[in-house]
Amino acid sequence: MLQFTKQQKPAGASRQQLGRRVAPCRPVKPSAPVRTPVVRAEPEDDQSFGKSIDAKGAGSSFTSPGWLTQLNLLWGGKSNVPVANAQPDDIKELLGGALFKALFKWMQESGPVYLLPTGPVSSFLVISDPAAAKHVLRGTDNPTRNVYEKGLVAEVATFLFGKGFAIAGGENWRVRRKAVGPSLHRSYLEAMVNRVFGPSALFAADKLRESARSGAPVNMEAIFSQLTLDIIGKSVFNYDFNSLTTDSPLIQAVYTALKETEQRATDLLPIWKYPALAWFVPRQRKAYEAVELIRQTTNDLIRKCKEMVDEEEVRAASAAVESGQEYMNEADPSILRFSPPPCRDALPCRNTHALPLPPFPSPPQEYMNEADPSILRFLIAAREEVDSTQLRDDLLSMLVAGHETTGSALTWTLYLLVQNPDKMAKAVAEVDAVLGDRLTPTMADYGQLRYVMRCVNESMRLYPHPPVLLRRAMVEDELPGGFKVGVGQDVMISVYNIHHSPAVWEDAEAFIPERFGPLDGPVPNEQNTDFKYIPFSGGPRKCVGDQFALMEAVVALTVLIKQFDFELVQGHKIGMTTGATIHTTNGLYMTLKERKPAVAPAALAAA
Ligand code: HEM
Repeated sequence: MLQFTKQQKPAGASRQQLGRRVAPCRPVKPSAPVRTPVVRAEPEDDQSFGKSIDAKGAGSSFTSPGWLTQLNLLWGGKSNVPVANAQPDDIKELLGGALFKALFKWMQESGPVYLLPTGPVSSFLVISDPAAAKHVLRGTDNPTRNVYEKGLVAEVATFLFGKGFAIAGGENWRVRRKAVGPSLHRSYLEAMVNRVFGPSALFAADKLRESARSGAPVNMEAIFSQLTLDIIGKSVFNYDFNSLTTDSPLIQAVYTALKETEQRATDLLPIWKYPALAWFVPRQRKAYEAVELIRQTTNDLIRKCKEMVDEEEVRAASAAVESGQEYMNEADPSILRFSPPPCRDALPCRNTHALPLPPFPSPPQEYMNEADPSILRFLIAAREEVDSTQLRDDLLSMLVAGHETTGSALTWTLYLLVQNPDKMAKAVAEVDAVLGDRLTPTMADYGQLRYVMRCVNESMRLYPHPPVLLRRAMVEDELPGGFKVGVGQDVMISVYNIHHSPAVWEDAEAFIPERFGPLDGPVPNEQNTDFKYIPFSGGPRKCVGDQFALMEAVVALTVLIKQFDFELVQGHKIGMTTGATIHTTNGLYMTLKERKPAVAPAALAAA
């Protein structure tokens, strides 16, 4: 049986209520500012988006400021940054719903850089401008200009990430990022495409076939969340959550911990800051227990993997020493040149080394194990000087950072494609042309699936995950445009605003995969768009798994649209809410039909 989340089942209403059709494609002219947003591909209408940016810009709409704004204005009189006109209703929206919608409204009223009051003397500096975003992102953990740190995001996520490099800063982050980054090398990604992304997506398709045949609606958001959990589990730990077919306390623990991280970011009463008190709050206790279970499981996986690597190395070293072959050099087979391997703790050393050993020489691929290409196996084989807690927290960082993000990217890409049948038809035509009667792409096919890639790129423009990036100023700074930033100032880069700003993108609200230029051109990123497109952030703290995520999303989408036609359930209101990613509020319910003629029976049987 497929797993459904406890979200609301679709209700009966007309198809039109689900979302409006988008405007036809037009080539992008990023330099030409367009003041008024055009038709949006939104799951629900929202009147607040209809406003155009106030021509007078910052500070012109203070006719009835809320009390927080009043106090901030008094206190912040010396700041040259405009203060957003935050009304109590807006704050309610911030806490309960889609934070980025309110941030967009204030951008329209106050301009691309404004202060959002969060308390009598506290505020977020909200940035919706590519140049200012570039300045801040490049000024984080940059050895030559180190101005910003992760701030609030590190505070709310420490209970889960611990010392993990996703939230660490300074030297700790630098050392661990350098150690973990190489694990995502090209051979690893290729192994993932063939062994994990493709087969896992095929498995999901197999499950979906039951629903396609019965005609039962499927919550595709839940399916994508389960699929991406299974994929990241195998890729990071070689651990099969099997969440597409089973439910387990561990899977529940992962979801509980993620939810808690999201809730902490918007808690009015941050009881979690006081662990002694937090223990008496059921939600907090549940979260701690969940984290405990995740950590125990990860520790067990690390221990087992270490034992296996040690055993293999001992076996390999003994065999090599016995044969004497391994260390002979082809060009110079002399005894002088004969170079035994370095002694390491795990190896029973039968050689006496009079000379200092050469540095550990291998390029990253060398640590990849054919049988277990996971990141865990790679890091253990690389024998980095790292304690088990650090290794555990780094791996959990990868698991958490790589799960919901990719699941949400897939959810909204499918939603947008179904809303835009002409784009879906183009994507399906490409998939059929590239795959023929095969059901899953190879690495070579991946390079050919350029329109599918553009659909994923464009979906991540309209629905970036996370929609905001948080930073805190460690020293005084000045943004491009002359805005002053005080020490300790919390900064929120609204990726959503930059991606939706009519001053940055033409037809900003429309889903136009073609906007990024010719299909044989480069995949858009922060560099080639000058920080107008930053779904993976930018600067030193840019996502380490961007290539992994794009491959995973393209492969999964390809496998699914090769086999099924999707249709939104009539009248089902999807809704949007903010967490670490943009979620639906009610699930993405769709009905599926098998695309039988396009799939050769032999290929199906082989799969
Ligand atoms: C569509 C999928 C993904 C999106 C949209 C995404 C987005 C991001 C963003 C925006 C950041 C930077 C946050 C900041 O600047 O504060 C980030 C960091 C990170 N991501 Fe991803 N990510 C995705 C998938 C993945 C995957 C699959 C992995 C692991 C395999 C991963 C691992 C990480 C890690 C470890 C960091 C922290 C890097 C550091 O601080 O040095 N992400 N991600």
